[in-house]
Amino acid sequence: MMPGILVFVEQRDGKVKRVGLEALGAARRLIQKAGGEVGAVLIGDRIASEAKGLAAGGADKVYLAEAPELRLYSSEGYASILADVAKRIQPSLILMGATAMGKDLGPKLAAKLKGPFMGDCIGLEVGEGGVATATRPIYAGKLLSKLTSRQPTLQVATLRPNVFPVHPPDPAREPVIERVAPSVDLAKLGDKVKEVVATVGSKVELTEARIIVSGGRGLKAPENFKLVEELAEALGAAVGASRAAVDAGWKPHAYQVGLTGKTVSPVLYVACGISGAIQHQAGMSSSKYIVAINKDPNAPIFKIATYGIVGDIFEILPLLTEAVKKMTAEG
Ligand SMILES: Cc1cc2nc3c(=O)[nH]c(=O)nc-3n(C[C@H](O)[C@H](O)[C@H](O)COP(=O)(O)OP(=O)(O)OC[C@H]3O[C@@H](n4cnc5c(N)ncnc54)[C@H](O)[C@@H]3O)c2cc1C
Repeated sequence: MMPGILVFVEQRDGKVKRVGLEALGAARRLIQKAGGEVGAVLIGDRIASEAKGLAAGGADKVYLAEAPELRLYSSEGYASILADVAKRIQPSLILMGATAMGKDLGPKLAAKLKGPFMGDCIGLEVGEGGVATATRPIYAGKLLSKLTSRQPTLQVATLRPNVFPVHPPDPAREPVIERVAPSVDLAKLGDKVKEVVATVGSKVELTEARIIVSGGRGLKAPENFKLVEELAEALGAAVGASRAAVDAGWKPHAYQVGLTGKTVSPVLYVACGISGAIQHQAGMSSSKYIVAINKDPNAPIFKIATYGIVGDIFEILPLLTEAVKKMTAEG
């Protein structure tokens, strides 16, 4: 049976990203209506060992493209491999994470396949005949739009990280692997990432982080960001910043969350000394749980916070960090 849904599973340094497993989870749920199988496409170098995890995570079949030239991203190389597989098996849907790579690859793949494109989805349904309807935030997150595609095949959608649940892993499932050879000459790729340079000191990529601790002007001085960083370290979180903190030169722009920064959707967002201006909210209001620490009880951030702490960050952050460290040590 041909796959009904194809998932591009992104890897970095040979390890599959969680967002790929989330896309597989979404595919498993949708396949009941779309019909057929879930196929996963894995592209990189020496990554075959990851195929088992994809089977456990919901893939019926893994299409594996391995070559040293594919270790790092090339939009031409990756899009042509995906397009070759998709043209052959004609899936209803092609899913991938709305990561930096997915945001580049998704539209290029849709253009190659002449299929509809739905970007940054936070909801996805398949209707009669396989036509997909996506829910997407628009106007800087102020509105949710519903977009229904016009054709039931080769629909390409990118899924916002941390929104779709992963499929409960089934380690007993064995992967069915088909090796695919790129039809393009890998020695002559038109574009290729040469090196991935970490610009943000945090160990976790901001846009995909499940927990983010962000600091704002309330921190008063750049050296006080260490209070935010210590809590982030204890929680295994990424560090973010408001524009006021970035404009003050306390953190580089890569840390900025908001309208003119990054859009994030973690499970937990901790806002420390951030007022919650509408432009900041535009980048983080879709977080599942928001904890705000602010000494002003009327700060707008409390209107969207799940839990609010009215108090001084200089007192509360060290206490929180200690409490988290203690809980972690106690298991
Ligand atoms: C076109 C445009 C685009 C923008 N894009 C963005 C964007 O992408 N991201 C963004 O963040 N902003 C953006 N802004 C700016 C935005 O409007 C706000 O100015 C900014 O978010 C404020 O940052 P802040 O909350 O850190 O600072 P402030 O608004 O100054 O808030 C600081 C907060 O810290 C609290 N505080 C102070 N001391 C303490 C303490 N000891 N303990 C606890 N709390 C304390 C205060 O009560 C206050 O609420 C944009 C603005 C415009 C016009």
